[in-house]
Amino acid sequence: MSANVQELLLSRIRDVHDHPKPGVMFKDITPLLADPAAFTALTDALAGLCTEHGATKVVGLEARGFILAAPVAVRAGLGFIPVRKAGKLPGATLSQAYELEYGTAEVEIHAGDLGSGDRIMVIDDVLATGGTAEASLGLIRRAGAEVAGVAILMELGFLGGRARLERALDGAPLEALLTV
Ligand SMILES: O=P(O)(O)OC[C@H]1O[C@H](OP(=O)(O)OP(=O)(O)O)[C@H](O)[C@@H]1O
Ligand SMILES: Nc1ncnc2[nH]cnc12
Repeated sequence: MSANVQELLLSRIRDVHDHPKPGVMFKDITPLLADPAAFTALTDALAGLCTEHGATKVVGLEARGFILAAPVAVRAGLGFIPVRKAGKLPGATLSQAYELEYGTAEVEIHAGDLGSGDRIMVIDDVLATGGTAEASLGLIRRAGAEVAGVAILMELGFLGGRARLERALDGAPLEALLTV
């Protein structure tokens, strides 16, 4: 991705202090989504990574990951699979609980959406502690599919998500378009 595109993307992410709680610097992607040139450039960059790493399907992580992953799947000519917060998917699911900074959360996938022979690219907006992505990789492997990689718009390097994901990635690439 060119430095110009990186600059464009960075310029459309807004820092919001103390959201959703004191001490957090929230990275707000809504200005980027509202700018068609930036949203298109982001979609093209993520779709290019899907092709480069031989993905056969795209997983998006609820909720902001859906907004990015759905157009990426269409652009790359691949199917889209949602990883949802627990209790939302109606079919037979696999579930994975995971640790957040404080407390626990749980995500689910429709077990029938993927399996052996699939290579999955996981797409999300922000990698923070890595807990959400790690749980998603667990779901994908338990479904019998391969992980093509994880592609993220912005990695918050100081939160150590990359190190946390190392084991779950098992050699698959973690691609971050921007790192702060
Ligand atoms: O690396 P982590 O520490 O797991 O954090 C990253 C996750 O947090 C945000 O989602 P959030 O759970 O806030 O949900 P949302 O997309 O519904 O806003 C973000 O979109 C990632 O999915
Ligand atoms: N600081 C942050 N900004 C946006 N999304 C996040 N998800 C987890 N931490 C975040």
